[in-house]
Amino acid sequence: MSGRRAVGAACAAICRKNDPGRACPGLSAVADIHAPDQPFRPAGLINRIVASARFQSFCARVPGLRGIARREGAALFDLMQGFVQSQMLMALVELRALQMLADGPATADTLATRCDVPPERMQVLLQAGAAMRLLKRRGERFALARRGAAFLAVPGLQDMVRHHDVLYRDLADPVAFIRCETVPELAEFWPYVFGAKGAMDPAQTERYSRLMAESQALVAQEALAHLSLKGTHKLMDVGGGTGVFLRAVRARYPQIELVLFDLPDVVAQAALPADIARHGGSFRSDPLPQGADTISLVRVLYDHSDQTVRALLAKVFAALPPGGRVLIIEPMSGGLRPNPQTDVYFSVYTLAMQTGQTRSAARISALLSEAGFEEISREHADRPYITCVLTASKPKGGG
Ligand SMILES: C[S@@+](CC[C@H](N)C(=O)[O-])C[C@H]1O[C@@H](n2cnc3c(N)ncnc32)[C@H](O)[C@@H]1O
Repeated sequence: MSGRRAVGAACAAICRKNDPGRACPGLSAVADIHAPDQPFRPAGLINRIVASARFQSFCARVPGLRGIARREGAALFDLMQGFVQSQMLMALVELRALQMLADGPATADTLATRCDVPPERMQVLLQAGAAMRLLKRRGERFALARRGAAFLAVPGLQDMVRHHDVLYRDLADPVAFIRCETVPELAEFWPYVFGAKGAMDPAQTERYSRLMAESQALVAQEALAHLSLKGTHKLMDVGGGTGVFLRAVRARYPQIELVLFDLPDVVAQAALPADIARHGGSFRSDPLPQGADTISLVRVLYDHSDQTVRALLAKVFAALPPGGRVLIIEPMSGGLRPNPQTDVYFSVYTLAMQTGQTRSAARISALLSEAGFEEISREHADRPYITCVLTASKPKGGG
């Protein structure tokens, strides 16, 4: 078996393990993507007009159209250069150049010495940072710009950028990746997703819990801004990590009784007030504790296959009393209206994890309905790349 075939076979095995119902396209995809050159004539009248050289030169001459053409051109260029921007952002983060400039403006020479980078290369990096508006130039000196200050202030964002080295390697051959001919490293980064059957490495558990906890504060803030928990008496957060969401709920609704449910190794790391109950267990193999009238799943479903999600939602349904509520809080695909962030970043990320997928609100609603939930409602979300919110209820007559 050739190396490529062997990798494809390994990938197919992982796909089968995680979602037996889904075929792995890795082995069957053999067609060459490079068709012989032909005159470019896309389908659809508008696309044919836009692609024609005559129309493009006409746009370049007409004032109103010239602006549109320029913006479209710049947007296309940004699509092409996105990976370079990400890598220069990574370099700024790894070198701590943004933090250094947070103390005050400096020249490229000064930062070059502090970061152990040749001065002419530091100049290129800082100039790129200024072009991305993270920095601004003041003559020969560079200063932190508003966007850079906001970047440093967002909890967890620097750690997110740092851990992207894994995803970046996974996407190095995007065609092989999308054909399922690679075995991505990202799944190894999030070992719990596979069920954490054995004891997990405490350092690894600590690493992913920290990354999750830092970003969860923002998710909780966004979700609770659009969600009312009035009427809730007892809330259980399933897959709640180290309890950041529960702490945010406590701050807004001090009267609600709270319960954290997660894998035992994760729950052990949760530093929570004594009156917040903790249950260590697996929602794959253990029943969920009863008694909560509301159960939240924050960034849990998108880690898992439909099969696991169906089983989990059935357990949530069984654990709730009639009239109880489930809250699904996670970034969602735009579905029929593709979203520029969730349908690129999160969809590809979950694909690399091999186990889950970024589902649309419509898809999650269908799974909720299949589990028996009703009154499924989507809450307004200002920043879907941080999170979206769906709520649903167990029928009052259902037990
Ligand atoms: C993506 S993290 C989300 C954590 C937290 N809700 C947040 O938004 O930061 C997924 C969580 O699900 C938990 N989890 C995964 N598999 C689990 C299982 N079988 N039983 C219980 N919890 C599980 C993980 O330990 C992790 O804390």
